[in-house]
Amino acid sequence: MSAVAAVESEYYKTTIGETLFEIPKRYENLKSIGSGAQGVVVSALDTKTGTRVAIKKMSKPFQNVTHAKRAYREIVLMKSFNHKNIVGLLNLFTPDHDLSQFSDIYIVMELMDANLSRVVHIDLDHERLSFLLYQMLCGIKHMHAADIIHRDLKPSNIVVKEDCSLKILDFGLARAADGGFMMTPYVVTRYYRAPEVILGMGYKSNVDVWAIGCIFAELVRGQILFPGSDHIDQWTKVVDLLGTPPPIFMQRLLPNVRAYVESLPHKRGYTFAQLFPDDLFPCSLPDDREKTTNARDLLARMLVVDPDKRISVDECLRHPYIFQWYDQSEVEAPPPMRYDHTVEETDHTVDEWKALLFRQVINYR
Ligand SMILES: CCNC(=O)N1CCC(Nc2ncc(I)c(-c3c[nH]c4ccccc34)n2)CC1
Repeated sequence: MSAVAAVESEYYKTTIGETLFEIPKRYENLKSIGSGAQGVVVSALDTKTGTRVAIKKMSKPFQNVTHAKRAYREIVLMKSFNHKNIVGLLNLFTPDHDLSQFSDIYIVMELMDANLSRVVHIDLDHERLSFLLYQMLCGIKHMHAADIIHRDLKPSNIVVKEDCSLKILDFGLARAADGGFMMTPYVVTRYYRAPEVILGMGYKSNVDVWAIGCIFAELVRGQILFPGSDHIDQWTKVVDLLGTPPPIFMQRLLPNVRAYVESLPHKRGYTFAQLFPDDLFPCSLPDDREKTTNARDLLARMLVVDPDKRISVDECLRHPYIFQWYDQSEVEAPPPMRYDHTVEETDHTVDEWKALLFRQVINYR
């Protein structure tokens, strides 16, 4: 039997909900933990390590170009990254014997306890709050070091454990992300998208600082800061709270976007003391007052509409509210190979994507 083919005896079939899983026997006791835009996810006991893992089944990821591009990008990036704040790839396999029969991909990853969207309703002390933010910043900085700018960070693609450790689940939007129409029933969450993304301006790495700022605000307030129903409403909510941006920002907008933005009623916005009053923060420990002042200061530097005026990831990591956690080995972890964007930016047919994905799976290990 060639090395390419999946060894028959090794695999077994089991159905979780309505999804058939065909996986190696080493993985037992499957339990559903949810489904994402790309497939169904279960937890399982890996009898080889004695630990439970997460297994995501991607069904026919090459069914259309959008799915294929996202699956290919996720697999290539997961293979290349190795950072404690980016979810790690433990195994990658297909039960299918060859390219002609190739249909499903299974990705095995580290299992975490919960989604960050579950945590936003919990009152966090400053220690946990600043530690979660520090880990998001470390993970994002590591991606930036490999030329990956996420642009779509949100609580639903961040997972945490009881011990407050945190991992980012995905790698965001492809650079050439065709905002392509997708038939999936999944709604796109735009609440955390930066102004430069909403208004179609250029972007740089601190586009991800905006999203982390929105998540920070939500962890403090217990509710979404800018819950826009669409792009227009998203921008309206940003202006309502932060005020109309200055002319220097308007000048950098595309003509038609600028005309629209300048046509809106002028808003003064609120101060950060008004947006984030003391009673939203912890106040039981002696140095909580100073930490609250630092937390509000950092929020005010992250939630700046003009990216040229907004704080950078590196400056966030050195901010008094975060610096206490600074560990050179976590912040400066050597980046993986710089990601080659050309593959995802090349238009391939479904069959070509199928072959590219099959090769990624077969070449694993
Ligand atoms: C306490 C309620 N449980 C909860 O919020 N959960 C989501 C995270 C889940 N843990 C995990 N750990 C690793 C990965 I990778 C994934 C995961 C990736 N994509 C998903 C899509 C849906 C559900 C889970 C995932 N999920 C445990 C269950």
